[in-house]
Amino acid sequence: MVLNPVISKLANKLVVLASASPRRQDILRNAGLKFEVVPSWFKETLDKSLFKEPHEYAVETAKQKALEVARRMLLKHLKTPDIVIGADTIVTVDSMILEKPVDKNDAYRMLSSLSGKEHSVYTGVAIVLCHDNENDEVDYQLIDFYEETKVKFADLSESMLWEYINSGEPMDKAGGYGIQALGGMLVEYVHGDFLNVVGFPLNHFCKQLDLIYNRSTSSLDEKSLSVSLSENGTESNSLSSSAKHNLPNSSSQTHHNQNTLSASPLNKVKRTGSDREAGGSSQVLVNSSSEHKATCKTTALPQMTNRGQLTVHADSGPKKEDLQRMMELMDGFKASKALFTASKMCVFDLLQSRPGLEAEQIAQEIKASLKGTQCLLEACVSLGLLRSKEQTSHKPMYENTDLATRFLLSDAPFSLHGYIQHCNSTVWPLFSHLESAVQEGTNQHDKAFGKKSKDMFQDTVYYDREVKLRFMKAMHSIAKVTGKAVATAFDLSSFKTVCDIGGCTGAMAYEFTEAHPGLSVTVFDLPAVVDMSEHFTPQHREHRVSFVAGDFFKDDLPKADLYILARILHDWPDEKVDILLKRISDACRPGCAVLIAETMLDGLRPHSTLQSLNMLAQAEGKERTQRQYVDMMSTHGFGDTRFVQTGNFLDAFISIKL
Ligand SMILES: C[S@@+](CC[C@H](N)C(=O)[O-])C[C@H]1O[C@@H](n2cnc3c(N)ncnc32)[C@H](O)[C@@H]1O
Repeated sequence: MVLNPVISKLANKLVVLASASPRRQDILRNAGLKFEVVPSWFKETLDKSLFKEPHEYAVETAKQKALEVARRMLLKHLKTPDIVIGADTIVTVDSMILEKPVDKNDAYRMLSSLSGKEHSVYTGVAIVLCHDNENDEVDYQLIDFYEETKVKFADLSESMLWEYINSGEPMDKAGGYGIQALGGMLVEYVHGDFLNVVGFPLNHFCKQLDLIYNRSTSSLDEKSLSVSLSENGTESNSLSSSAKHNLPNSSSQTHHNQNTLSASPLNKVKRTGSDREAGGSSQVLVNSSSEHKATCKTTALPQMTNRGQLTVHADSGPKKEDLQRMMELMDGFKASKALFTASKMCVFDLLQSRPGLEAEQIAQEIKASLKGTQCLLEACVSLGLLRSKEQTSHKPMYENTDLATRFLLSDAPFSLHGYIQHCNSTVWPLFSHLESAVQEGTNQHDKAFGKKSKDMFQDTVYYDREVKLRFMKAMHSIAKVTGKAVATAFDLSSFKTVCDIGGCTGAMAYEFTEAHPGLSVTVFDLPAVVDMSEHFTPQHREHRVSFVAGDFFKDDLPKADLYILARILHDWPDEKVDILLKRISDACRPGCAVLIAETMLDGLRPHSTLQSLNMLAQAEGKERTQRQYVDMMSTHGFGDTRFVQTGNFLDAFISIKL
């Protein structure tokens, strides 16, 4: 392994670090590397859900950063760097990717999720090598890799967490800590490259340089394609190869795994002279190699041109992953409806009591056609809800998968059956009028059910006993699945009495009393709901939950130290939220608290954004961001806010009356 000799090979080259991180700069400077810093303008907003593994996200971000700088230097500065280095560090814990915290509450959320646990730190690195060739073209080659280090945090007390957050150190660091400074005190052990946690895996980087400069036998592949960027930023392609790329905006097709660097085809970038910002056009020549396609990993990413126009990869045709993603999106509603239908027809309950039935027997039991039942069963198999086993008769027999057993049986402890029935009977008809909901900005009860609704609960949901019970079962099932995570998100030992405002069946309240033996909870809900609450009382379980009937916009609220608002505020527009929060604030002494459980819009996760559309079509409200909740609470005299992303459907947020 050669270290300095590799770095010294770069002595006379223009090396560019596409990162503003002072820690990365220090690491590379300490290794003797001379480089220019050109921070990337690439916005770190790739959709994380498109990546199977977290390190793929870090690598793709690193690539995009390095390519953006390489492209900008060529086009704007007419300068060809020899090497551009991009890097991106992320922290992952419990399948969540943590980047830099946006504020103190976000830092709290991150650090508390790391407390007492082992997490992984990944740094993705991209190296863009540029070469001028004899034809006044720029060839480039892209190598990327990642390094993983495992870090374990000690158990962190609240006071330690806040002291660290208030030091200001977490704010510009992935995962909200800096291991090289105060954050080092939080760490119990590190397995792997320490510098990787700081922000740059120097050892792995040097190994890659060694492979590039001391062992590579790269040669140019002569097949090429020109893609020209015209003045208005659109592209025209003149094909001379079997593959196309929209360079310089595209990411490379070449991907080298951690320890392999095979001979690389060099991509060619040709400038035709004038700077495109000055009104000229730039021409890009790219080539591709089937050899490298075998090891490449590409990700479906829309690219922005310098002029902000969206372009697509101009390659040999649509990418498989892109098409698959589009298909998934277009088929999403069919999958939902297949699930709703099988659930409504009690297929999962039937197969739980009689596993191994054939389609004919199932059709008989659910009183359906054989053809229709076969299609539905096959769809459920493909969606991972059922398993089919071939028999010698060639007639498959069916049984539930674990997923179905856990969530789809009507009597499973975490059954989502109630919520699925509500989606099928209420949300589905409302969503079929989504276009009107978007145009009008209002709920669609009138169009879907012929009922005008200002107050979704009193005007529509509770007008009919069957609809009411279905709604309550839906709320009950979600509260049971999410309740424990919300109940245990914060230390509630200083509270004794709790009021769960709009607490419906009491499902959330039971989770709170179970998790906190010192708490008793009063559920406050409309009389129509409280009347039916005994249907949901847990059997054989001691609990400290009582019910009070009333209207939270009009009647006195029960006295309590802590008020829970679980999925309440998202039902209402800002004016009504304001009225409710004022009433709660009036009922609170200093030191009392409000705990909000909602899915927050931050990070634009599909579940949250789609839930916001749901609130549009169904109610008067919407989902909101953490910041919006903080502002609302502070208007009503609450502060010292803490936030926890539970990783479950609901995020939790607690604010203290000052
Ligand atoms: C979306 S549900 C949430 C239920 C529960 N908090 C949970 O997380 O499962 C809204 C609840 O607010 C109740 N609610 C709506 N308007 C109300 C009012 N004016 N006064 C009291 N409760 C109300 C509904 O009856 C319903 O139980």
